[in-house]
Formats: sequence, C-alpha cells, structure tokens
Amino acid sequence: MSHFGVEFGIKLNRLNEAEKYLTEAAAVINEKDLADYSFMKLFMGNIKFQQAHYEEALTELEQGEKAFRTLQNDRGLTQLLQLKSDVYAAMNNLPAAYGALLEFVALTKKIDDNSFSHQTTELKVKFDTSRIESENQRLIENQNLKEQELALLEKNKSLQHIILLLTGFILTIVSIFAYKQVQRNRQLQVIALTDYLTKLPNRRHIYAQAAQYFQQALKQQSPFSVIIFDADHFKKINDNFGHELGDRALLTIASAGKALTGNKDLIGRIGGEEFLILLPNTDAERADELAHQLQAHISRLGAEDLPAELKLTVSAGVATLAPQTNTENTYQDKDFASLLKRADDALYEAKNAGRNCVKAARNEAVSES
Ligand SMILES: Nc1nc2c(ncn2[C@@H]2O[C@H](COP(=O)(O)OP(=O)(O)OP(=O)(O)O)[C@@H](O)[C@H]2O)c(=O)[nH]1
Repeated sequence: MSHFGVEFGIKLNRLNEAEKYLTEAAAVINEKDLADYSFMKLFMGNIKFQQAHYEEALTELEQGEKAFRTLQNDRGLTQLLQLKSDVYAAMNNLPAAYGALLEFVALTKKIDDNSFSHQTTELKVKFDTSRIESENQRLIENQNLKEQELALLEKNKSLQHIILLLTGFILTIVSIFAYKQVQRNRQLQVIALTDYLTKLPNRRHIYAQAAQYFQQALKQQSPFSVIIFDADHFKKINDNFGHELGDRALLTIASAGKALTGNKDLIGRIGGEEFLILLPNTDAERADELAHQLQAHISRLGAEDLPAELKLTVSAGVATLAPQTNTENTYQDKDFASLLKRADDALYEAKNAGRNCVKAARNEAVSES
C-alpha cells in the first residue's frame, strides 16, 4: 500500500489495514528520509485521531510537524495543522485547536500568496515573452519592409538609368536634327543669296551689301564707287555659239570681275549678263581706272575654253558717291538707288558710244535744300 493507499484506507475507514501498513512501513522508513517520514506521521496521527487515541495522535503529529517544518513543506504542514486543530477540538482543548487553526489559516494564506505571486511572475514572464515575440515579429516585418524598399530603390535606380540613357539618346537625336536644320537653313540662305551660275552674290544680296556701304560712306564721309558692266551683244554670242558656251563666257566675265575686286562679296550678278562691282573707300578717279582695267582685260581675253572667233567685250558705267567740294555734308545721291541709277545711265552711254568702253557719271553740283 502506497502513501495514497494509506490515505484512501483512512478515508474508507479501513483504519486497521492502514495502521498495519504504516507499522510495517515505520520499520523501513528512516527518520532521515524526511519526505516519507513526515507523511507517515501525518497519516499515523490521522489513524490515531480516527481511533480516538488523541494523545497518541498528537505525538505522531508533533513528530510529523517537525519533519514538515524541516522540509519546509507548507502544503503537508497545512494538512497536519488542520488535523491537529481537529484533534485538539476533539480533546475539547479549544484554545489549542484555535491556535492550530490560526496557524493553518496563516500558512494557507501564505501558500495562496506564493501561488498568486508565482502566477503573477508566470504571467509577467508570459507577457514579457509575448512582448519580446511581438517586438521580434515587428523587427522582422520592419526588416522585410526595408528589404522591399531596398529592392524598390534598386528598381528605381535601374529605371533612372534607363530614363537617363533615353533622355541622352533623345537629346542627341534632337541635337543632330537641330544641327542639320541649322545647316540646311544656312544652305538655303546661301542659295537664296547666291547666283546659281557664277556663285557670286545675286542681285538682292549685292544690293543689300551696297546699301550698307552707302550708309557707311555717308557716316564716315568717305567716297564710295560702283561699276556696272554688261556683256556686249551677248544675244549674238548665245545665238552663234549656243547657250552653254554663253554660260561659260559669263563665268569668264565673273572671274575677271572677282579678280579685280579680290573679294567675292564686292561683286554680284544683277541681271542676265549684267554685273555690279562695289568699291568702298574708292574715289571716282580710281574707280574709273579699275573699270578701264576690267574692260581692257576682258576684251583681251581669248579664253582657253572659248572659241577664238568669239569676241568677248563689256561696256561699263562708273558712279561715285562723294561730298560736294564746295558744301559740307551735301551729297549728290540720297540713297544707293540714286547712285546705281547714275552708274546705269553711264553704262547706257557706253553702250551708245559703241560698246567695249567705260563711261563715268558726272558728279554734278547740287544745291543745298
Ligand atoms: N547663256 C546665257 N545667256 C543669258 C543668260 N541670262 C541672259 N542671257 C541672254 O543674254 C542676252 C541679253 O540680250 P540683250 O538684253 O538683248 O543684250 P545684248 O544682246 O547683250 O545687247 P547689248 O547689251 O545691247 O550689248 C539674252 O539673249 C539672254 O537670253 C544666262 O544665264 N546664260
């Protein structure tokens, strides 16, 4: 019969059986084996109590109490104290019964308090553990979020690179188009201002240049001369030698004029076989000299690629813008058109004079009005 067997035996009032077992056990249970010894004494005390052997019960309980106290087994001690109180009550020793009961209550309270504090500690540990777990969970979630953010950043970085590359590519294409457009505009401008055959400035261009030189001459009170020259009987050249050869003759005249000015911007083609030379800072005498040089040079030209029988001559008219000698700041021409008209009249004169010659416009005195 085990400890529980003894307890059941007592409960079932099989006291003799329980006592027998305990007496056998007492022979082998050592006083030093406090755990078994304490309960053996408690149960024995109980049996004695049930048998109404109160004094013996108290003796057993006293020995058991000592053992429980040494073991600090409060639960065992409470059972014992409760029983002790019952024994004293049965002996009608109420103060002792009360004292034992008080001790029983105090110890029970202590056990409950310990149990409560234990439960509190347990709850606290549980709470702390769950707090730490949730904190860990939060940290893991944060970490995951950060990783996602990082991945997003990486993705954004790649996108930025692609956008930068695309922007660079588009900018390059746009720049190339813009550059080509500027080039084309320049070419168109050049085409718009250039004579297709001789590549000299056309009439619009050379007139614009001339107007500027005219204003400059007025401002600086410097002379400005122009020469208009025109191929003689050019229709006949075309008729007799063909249009293509006529073109080559025009090119020969153009390069002779260019050679005279030394600057291609100072000579332009203003009509089919008519050219204009601008001579800034050149007085009438020098302009006349240059016109004669040109006329003589062209008439001597038996150009390599022109037939010997083709007689190439030009007639020229010269006009000069110069201040009147007797009055300050008074000019014969108010604008370039007036100067050009005088040169054209001089050319007409040269044509009438039999061609292949030069005529200069007279600088007539004008009244100051
Ligand atoms: N080959 C060629 N001929 C041209 C060109 N432009 C104009 N002509 C010709 O030049 C000729 C000019 O003739 P006209 O105005 O009668 O003058 P011209 O025959 O030179 O007579 P004058 O000027 O009075 O000496 C015309 O037959 C035009 O066809 C050109 O670019 N090439």
